[in-house]
Amino acid sequence: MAASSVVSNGRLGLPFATFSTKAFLLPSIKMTSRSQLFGLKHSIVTHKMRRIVVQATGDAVQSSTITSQEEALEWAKKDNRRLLHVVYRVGDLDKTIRFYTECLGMKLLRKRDIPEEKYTNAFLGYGPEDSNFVVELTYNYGVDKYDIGTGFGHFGIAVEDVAKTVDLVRAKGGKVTREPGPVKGGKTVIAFIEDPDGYKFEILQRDSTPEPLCQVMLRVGDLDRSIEFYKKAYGMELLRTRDNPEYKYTIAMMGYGPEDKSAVLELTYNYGVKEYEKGNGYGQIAIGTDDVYKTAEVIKLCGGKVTREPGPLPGINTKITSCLDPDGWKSVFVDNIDFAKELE
Ligand SMILES: C[C@@H](O)C(=O)SC[C@H](NC(=O)CC[C@H](N)C(=O)O)C(=O)NCC(=O)O
Repeated sequence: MAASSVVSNGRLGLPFATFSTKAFLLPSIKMTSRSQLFGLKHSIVTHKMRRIVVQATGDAVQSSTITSQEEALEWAKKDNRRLLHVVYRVGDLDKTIRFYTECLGMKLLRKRDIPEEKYTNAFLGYGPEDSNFVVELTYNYGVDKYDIGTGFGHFGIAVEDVAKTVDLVRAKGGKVTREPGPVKGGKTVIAFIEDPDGYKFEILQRDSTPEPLCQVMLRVGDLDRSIEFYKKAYGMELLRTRDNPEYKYTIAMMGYGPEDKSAVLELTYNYGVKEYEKGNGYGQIAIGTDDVYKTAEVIKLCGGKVTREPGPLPGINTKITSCLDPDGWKSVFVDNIDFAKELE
């Protein structure tokens, strides 16, 4: 964590406190949930201690004041967060859609073409986007190949019968890179397959689950550092860790809910490996939040790098903020209400 940082009030663009990690001079946060305030036509300005931030979003108004790092971190934990989608680039959208629907049983949920920016998105998953984690494929006009790098691991798909899924993948001409069987050093039956661009999918045998698209595995160079970051900056829970000394790696499952009901981030540390190539295929995960401005403040407080200051996206007005984790993996936080409007 940086020895000192400037916390900005986001929208107003003014620094409101400079602090060191030991002594905080921040005013107290009074959070008023968006749902409580949604619909109000006037700004509510409640003078609380030294600082007030008013964030007006459409007809919603939010008032908050920050006092301490502890309170900011507490807020991140209480915020309404969920993994919304994972974004990556593919070279042939139709081919990938066919593969995911025919071999993996996903549904095509929606497609949007943005000709001005020369790309098309397709959203696929196992249930509606308002409640399920989904994939967002990006096809950039004319680009048919991407470098997947060495840092991206795989996406996890939970199925009741791994062998059956693998047979189907094979029958449809898909690539099976690891035959079904217990994971090395464990009991769970897994297999690995590759999609048309070479993105790996781990097929995991599990009982029926509401969230079959269940993991995004990324390799990291310092597991403790990543766990701290995802807990504090992103408000995730450390669900479990598993060390596998025989195969020289440790994994940490992190997320916003239990693994059998919600998608998680699987962080993998390979003993002694500090850095990986990121390539240009994998993009980011998107996480829902009730307040992108507050989210960006907390990330900065935790030493995270905000690469896009919070605010509405030109054209669609959805408020987002982007940031990088300590290994440089990108995430985008998306305003929950704006996201729901996008789906209407
Ligand atoms: C069930 C769940 O815990 C797993 O499937 S872990 C899968 C396992 N992961 C790794 O080996 C990670 C370290 C590896 N060096 C990497 O960077 O990917 C795995 O892939 N096992 C392979 C197998 O054949 O069992």
